[in-house]
Amino acid sequence: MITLRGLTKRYGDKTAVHDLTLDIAPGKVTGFLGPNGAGKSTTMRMVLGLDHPTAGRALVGGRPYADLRHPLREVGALLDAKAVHPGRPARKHLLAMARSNGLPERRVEEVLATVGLESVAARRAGSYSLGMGQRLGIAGALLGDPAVLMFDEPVNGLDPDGVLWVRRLMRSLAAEGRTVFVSSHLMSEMQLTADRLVVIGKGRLIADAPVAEVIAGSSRNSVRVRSPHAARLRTRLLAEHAEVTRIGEQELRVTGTPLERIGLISHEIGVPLYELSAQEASLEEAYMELTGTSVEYAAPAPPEHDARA
Ligand SMILES: Nc1ncnc2c1ncn2[C@@H]1O[C@H](COP(=O)(O)OP(=O)(O)OP(=O)(O)O)[C@@H](O)[C@H]1O
Repeated sequence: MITLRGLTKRYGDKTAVHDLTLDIAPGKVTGFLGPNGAGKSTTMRMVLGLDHPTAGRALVGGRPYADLRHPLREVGALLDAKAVHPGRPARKHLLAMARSNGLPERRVEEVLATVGLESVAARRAGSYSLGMGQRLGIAGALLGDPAVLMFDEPVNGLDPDGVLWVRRLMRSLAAEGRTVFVSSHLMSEMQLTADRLVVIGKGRLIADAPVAEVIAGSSRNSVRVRSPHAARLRTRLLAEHAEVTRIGEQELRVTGTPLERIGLISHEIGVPLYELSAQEASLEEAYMELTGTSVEYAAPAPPEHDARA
């Protein structure tokens, strides 16, 4: 369990994290989302005792990081995969970590096997590809077999195989009852990996809910209706205060009225249906709506025309 209570971090007059209060529960993958500069890394750094809160507390298993007797056995983290000495072989890097934290050396071989780096463990970390570096960082996080794991952008730069591997690993760590807290900008990936989402913007909490609830809250959820008498149905739905967009001769997109109600109405007025289907918003759409006003570094919209045309 990670517990944040009134967690606040200010740098001069810049508030990076503002009054965050939430629990990140065990047995789940909790996705941590927010635009660039929202305060995700700062929050994770405070949980790990790398930054001191200006106010409030961040606790791991009920205690501040500084009070943990064997920190690596309680919380493992991948914050920056490049934070490994490039001249040092991966196995030696992990052995040094194990020794300095009083962990048995056999753990090194175990985590190398978990992340699939056994055959290249004698190579210098500096010769590793981006994906191998991420795997090494994850191995370090797993070394102490901790109940709490935090990963900052673990799939950054990974190929599809690597992304799938990270997804499966996160899911299995949560299934073992661990707390898995993971930040990412890849919404489609978070939709597949996370059970719950914490969304922040400009340091403030925007949402803390199950993934399905975040998506259900999107105004982009709609119903697609196809009918040979779409115009008649549209008139009736408008009278019911539904929002109706005509997509084509026979197709409507309806928001604000449940699918079941649309089915009953079309039955009442004798309009046959070819299709009546719920169109669920993607997490990306729900996220864009949630964070629309919290984007700190917004670029102007690109021109409509394709410059290559
Ligand atoms: N050491 C620091 N000194 C001053 N400002 C800082 C420092 N660290 C972070 N900030 C500021 O705090 C804010 C939050 O930064 P943070 O890196 O936590 O955001 P983030 O959500 O992790 O962003 P990204 O998605 O780009 O990694 C940013 O505006 C950043 O410029």
